Amino acid sequence: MIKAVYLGPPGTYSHQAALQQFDYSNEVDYIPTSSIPECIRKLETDKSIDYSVIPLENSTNGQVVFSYDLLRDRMVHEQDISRKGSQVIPTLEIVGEQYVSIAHCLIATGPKQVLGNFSKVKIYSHPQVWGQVNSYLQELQSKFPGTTFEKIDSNSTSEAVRHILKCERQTGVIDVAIAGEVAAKLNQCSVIASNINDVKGNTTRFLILQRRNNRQIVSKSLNVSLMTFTTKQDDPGSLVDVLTILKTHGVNMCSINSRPYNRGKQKWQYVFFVEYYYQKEGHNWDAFYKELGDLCSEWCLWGIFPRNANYYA
Ligand SMILES: O=C(O)C(=O)C[C@]1(C(=O)O)C=C[C@@H](O)C=C1
Repeated sequence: MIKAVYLGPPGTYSHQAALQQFDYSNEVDYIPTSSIPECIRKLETDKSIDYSVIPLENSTNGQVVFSYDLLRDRMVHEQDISRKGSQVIPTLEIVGEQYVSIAHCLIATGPKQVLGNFSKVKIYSHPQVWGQVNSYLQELQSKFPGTTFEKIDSNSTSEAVRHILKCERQTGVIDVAIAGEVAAKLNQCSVIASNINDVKGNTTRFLILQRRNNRQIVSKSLNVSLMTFTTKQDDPGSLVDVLTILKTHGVNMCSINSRPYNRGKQKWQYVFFVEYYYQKEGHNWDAFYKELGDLCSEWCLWGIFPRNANYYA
């Protein structure tokens, strides 16, 4: 049976992404883990695991930095990793992407409550959620000025729901969670308000990883490739030079991000994350990678995977 790890417990958006990836198949063992780093660590160390599903970015509040930094760390901080010249060859590779609609709910344990009846509302959720419900939380505060609202981080949205079930009742205090409707239903909790995200159509993009097996099948349709690299920082125009290689080879970039890293004494160094469209035919990919490799201090190819049709939804 195929085994896929995701950020649990059941009912998270990551769970939904895993179900979508495998068409809700019963032939897949969906294994919850307690954190995003744990999703990667399990895939790296437990050979019985086939896939890992991690969130990468949200259409409202951008990068899921935990995930970006896990990829970054594997490129710049891993000692025991294969290398070919300036190319770092990671042990994992990306084989797919999924898009999940995010419709957050405010969830409580008992029957529906009026929050203004409490002096304190403790709200639990995954840290990525706060930036997606900012206006809603501000509205709550203006509606109930006598109530203090406290945001508390949980490992995941569904974990937040489980947590409020365990909280001891305190007079004047209510514990609530922000998560999807599925998490509320699975834990038999009540939904105080639904679809509370600031932007309707809020979507999170997930990546599917496996251990690198060098047997990747590249489909003839539109694929995406993710590359990470560091530039020779003291050379003016070094980033432009790398990006120019994409232009001269007619390769279309579809995203660019950066994350800071510190190695040795030098601060203010960055790893760049660039995604571009990859079509097998019509490009001299060997020349492309050679020219890139010559310009980067270090670079890393994370895989080539089919563009999911929901990207356009
Ligand atoms: O906590 C969850 O439900 C997750 O799957 C994690 C996660 C994230 O890290 O972005 C996924 C989607 C939402 O944007 C909020 C949280």
